[in-house]
Amino acid sequence: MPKKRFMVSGGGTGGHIFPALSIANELKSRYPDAAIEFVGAEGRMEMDRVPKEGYKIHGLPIVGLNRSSIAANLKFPVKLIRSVAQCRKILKEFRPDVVIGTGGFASGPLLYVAQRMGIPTVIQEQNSYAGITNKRLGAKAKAICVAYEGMESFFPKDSIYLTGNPVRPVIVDSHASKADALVYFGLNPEKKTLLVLGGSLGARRVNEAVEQIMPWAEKAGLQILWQCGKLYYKQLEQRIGDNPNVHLHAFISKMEMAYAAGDIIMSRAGAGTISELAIVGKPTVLIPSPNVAEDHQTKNALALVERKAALLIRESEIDERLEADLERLLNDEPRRKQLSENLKKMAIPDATTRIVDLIEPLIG
Ligand SMILES: CC(=O)N[C@H]1[C@@H](OP(=O)(O)OP(=O)(O)OC[C@H]2O[C@@H](n3ccc(=O)[nH]c3=O)[C@H](O)[C@@H]2O)O[C@H](CO)[C@@H](O)[C@@H]1O
Repeated sequence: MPKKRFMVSGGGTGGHIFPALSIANELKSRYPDAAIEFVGAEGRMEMDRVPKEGYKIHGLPIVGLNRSSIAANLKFPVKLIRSVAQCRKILKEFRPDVVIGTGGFASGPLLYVAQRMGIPTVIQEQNSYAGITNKRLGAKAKAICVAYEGMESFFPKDSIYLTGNPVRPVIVDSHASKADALVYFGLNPEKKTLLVLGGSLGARRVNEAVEQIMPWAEKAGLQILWQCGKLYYKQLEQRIGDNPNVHLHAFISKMEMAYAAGDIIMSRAGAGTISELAIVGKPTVLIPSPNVAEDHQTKNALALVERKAALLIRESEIDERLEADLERLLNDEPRRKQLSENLKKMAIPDATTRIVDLIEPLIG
């Protein structure tokens, strides 16, 4: 039998890279001799993360459109044309059976060219609101794997499959105990832990909010395990100094440990993080980023709030509400329990399997 060949593209941020890697790993476990290659955007996170997982990645010169500066977009058409030409060459040489896109700059040109060459494509849309690129590509995709209901407004109804977002097996099958996790991060077992997640790149406004509530947290007996993002780490480390109540990290590699350590979680509302939070099922306060396309993080968060599965604080409400809401949650065990139970009901632990089940019939 000829070797199966898959091309995967997803990048820019962890939210697109981790699902792409989960799908690739599941394909690899079903077809151990399959050839799997990635396509990413030069200079972005995937160019580093994907080879670390053992996969070859091709880098395209593609960039995102800059929403705030028209001048910054002058080179965009040239980069797009060059990326499209490069994709044509890569696809002709690699001849994949299926091309899978999980979003990010590079997956647009790759899936566009694949569709024009008649190669079956599969889209995995993580968010409850689809971006413009996926919407366009959706018309010709063989399957669109989504994590939220009501996606018919973006994609042809017959191609949509509710699969959930892939979550890494280390998180789905985590056996990390709280005691081990506290030791791992050097946390105090006498205190409760507030886990702060700023998304794969960190979030400035969330970091400012944490600085604001630090004195309150200490008084309330709450220590802070804080993932602040690579960009903000150095500055925050200097400002915070030696504070035993605060444990600052640029990026946490062992997220299963972080989830096991937290009693309450305060987080951005990226779709991948939300899918993981549902599996973990801890009381959560979401602070969505208002700076993402079509405000999709707020929409992701609202899907949880409607099911009483998480609390939502908008950035504009941080000053007036954050401390009070956390205090109330900390002192209200039944509420924490109710949030956890409702959140767990939203978990889809076998999302990756469901997605690869849809890819299989398209091979060959
Ligand atoms: C600013 C931005 O554009 N955010 C988008 C990005 O979010 P972002 O890249 O933050 O992605 P998600 O929240 O979806 O997922 C983050 C992933 O990174 C992992 N992680 C995070 C921090 C860390 O220290 N260690 C770690 O491993 C998490 O476990 C998770 O698997 O993609 C998401 C999925 O399309 C979107 O919903 C977000 O709106």
